Amino acid sequence: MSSSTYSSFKLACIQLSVTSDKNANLINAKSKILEASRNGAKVIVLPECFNSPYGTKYFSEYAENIPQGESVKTLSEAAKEANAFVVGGSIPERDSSGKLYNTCTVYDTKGNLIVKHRKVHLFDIDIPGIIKFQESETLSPGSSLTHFETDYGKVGIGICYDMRFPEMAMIAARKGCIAMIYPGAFNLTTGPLHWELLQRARALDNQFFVATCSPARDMTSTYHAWGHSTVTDPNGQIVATTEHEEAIIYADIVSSQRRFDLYPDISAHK
Ligand SMILES: NC(=O)CCC(=O)C(=O)O
Repeated sequence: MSSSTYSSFKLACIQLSVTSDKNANLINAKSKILEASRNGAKVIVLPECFNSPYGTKYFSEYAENIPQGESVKTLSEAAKEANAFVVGGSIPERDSSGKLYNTCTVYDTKGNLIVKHRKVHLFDIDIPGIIKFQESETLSPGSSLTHFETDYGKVGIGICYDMRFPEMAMIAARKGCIAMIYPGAFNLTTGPLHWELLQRARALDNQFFVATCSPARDMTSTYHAWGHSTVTDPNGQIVATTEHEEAIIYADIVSSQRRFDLYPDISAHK
């Protein structure tokens, strides 16, 4: 098989109900991963902040060391049992110096943690009287871009607000990624405005698939997630989506025919 001809596979995005009970979130995440796998999914995605409510006051309490924490243990077991790649949404991570990050961990089909992505662009918004949220109050930004190999092709990772910055997706495409996956939690203000538009733009710009995976909406929590987890194809068309309740969406991902092995640096050509 050449590096440009990957087979197709089924991707699942789990729009998980996230509660303030971390253990319950982990049990629910594992059970939904196994359900998605029984339905044929080979790459399974969880939402941003799947083990904790999304809010700056929660990050420190729910934060874990990676790879020692219980969330990594659960996701590793789930990936192995499901025999699927798992893109573990994100969790609050605490590093050895005490800094906090919003971090996505990714597992192969044997349950090995193969890569982690720390959210690069922190979400700070202040629309007086409507929404104020400052990730940078408690989190530090990541400083690298993340891509990982699957049996079906290379995939890029960003987290939520990262989707607003087209360079990340463009670099992933130039590196030969067949898809960009964004665990994310937009809200009731920016969700209707930009959630779908951004992912369709990233997909169309780069002629690859884009998948977004949100937590389900909980109107009793302090942050109201938009939901609408979605998969968009390289033509910018939505191939799977949902409303805001807990759900699993599925899409068949087919690799593009572009030959990045033959034109690695187009800008160098006169
Ligand atoms: N969790 C996030 O990064 C939210 C980003 C968001 O809502 C936006 O409008 O951007």
